[in-house]
Amino acid sequence: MRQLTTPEQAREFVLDRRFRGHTVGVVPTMGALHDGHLELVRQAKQHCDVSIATIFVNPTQFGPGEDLDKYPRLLEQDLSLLERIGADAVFLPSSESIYPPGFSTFVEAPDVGSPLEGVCRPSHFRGVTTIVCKLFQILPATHAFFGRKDYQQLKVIEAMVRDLNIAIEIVACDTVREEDGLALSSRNRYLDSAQRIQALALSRALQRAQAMATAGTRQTEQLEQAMRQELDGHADHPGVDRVEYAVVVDAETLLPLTDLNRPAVALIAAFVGQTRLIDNRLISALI
Ligand SMILES: Nc1ncnc2c1ncn2[C@@H]1O[C@H](COP(=O)(O)OP(=O)(O)OP(=O)(O)O)[C@@H](O)[C@H]1O
Ligand SMILES: CC(C)(CO)[C@@H](O)C(=O)[O-]
Ligand code: BAL
Repeated sequence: MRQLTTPEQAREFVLDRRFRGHTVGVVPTMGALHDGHLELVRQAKQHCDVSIATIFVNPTQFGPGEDLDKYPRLLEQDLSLLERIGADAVFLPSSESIYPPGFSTFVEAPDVGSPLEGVCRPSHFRGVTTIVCKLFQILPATHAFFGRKDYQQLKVIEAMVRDLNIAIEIVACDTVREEDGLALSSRNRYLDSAQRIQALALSRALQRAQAMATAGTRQTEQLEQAMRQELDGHADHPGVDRVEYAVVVDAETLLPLTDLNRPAVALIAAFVGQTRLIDNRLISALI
């Protein structure tokens, strides 16, 4: 596996493969890799001739007081996982090469980034669109792979690519979960064993919303109430410590929806202790 450290090296690696007519799939990550990330690499290998993962803990997407400093950094372990799975290359830029002195150009996030995460983490998506746009310039790949686990981020990136005519195909990959339903996330490492049990309230709440929709409930308010109950916990299942949002919204715009008369998605952000977790599920209604 090639280790690419400078933007120039990385660009040359991709352009060389593109000139030879190869398709190139890029998988942007912040490292601390788990099976969710590895599934994206597997998909990249399946769809494309060449696969490249990127590992960069992007400072511009963290707000003041967030976990930038304590975000897990596990480079040796990440490299051996990528090697084992057969990634062709990994891009490991330094912060200075991405944001050199004098850097001042940012990509504003599209409208779909305004609600939900946009309210809770006001500068987050501007940091994400900026780094992802830069990665797409540095690595002019044919395809890029993103997880539905970060559903709003996926919609933000799809809109950016559309709005800015970026010539790359975005491939969305399903959320990989533990057997008990917990969505894999690098931040799960922060949870102790009691918190790990509390964290199950998120996937339970999403399942309950889907079960109600399957049974015929169409009012999103009722689904949201049920998700809140599940997140608050009950006798046999502890809840989370604080809910930031638990909503059922339009699956494309992420704007409020009163009735399940359009494709919908249930999205949750909640704290377990100091750890902020997100999860979501597309909701299919009875026709
Ligand atoms: N469980 C998962 N299943 C599928 N894709 C995932 C999963 N978790 C993360 N991803 C995807 O991996 C890519 C990199 O995400 P990131 O490095 O932020 O991982 P993360 O586990 O979501 O970390 P965090 O704890 O910061 O949310 C994103 O496209 C994200 O959607
Ligand atoms: C897309 C991304 C790698 C940009 O830093 C990050 O937001 C993530 O890991 O989802
Ligand atoms: N998965 C999105 C990265 C972040 O929370 O900053």
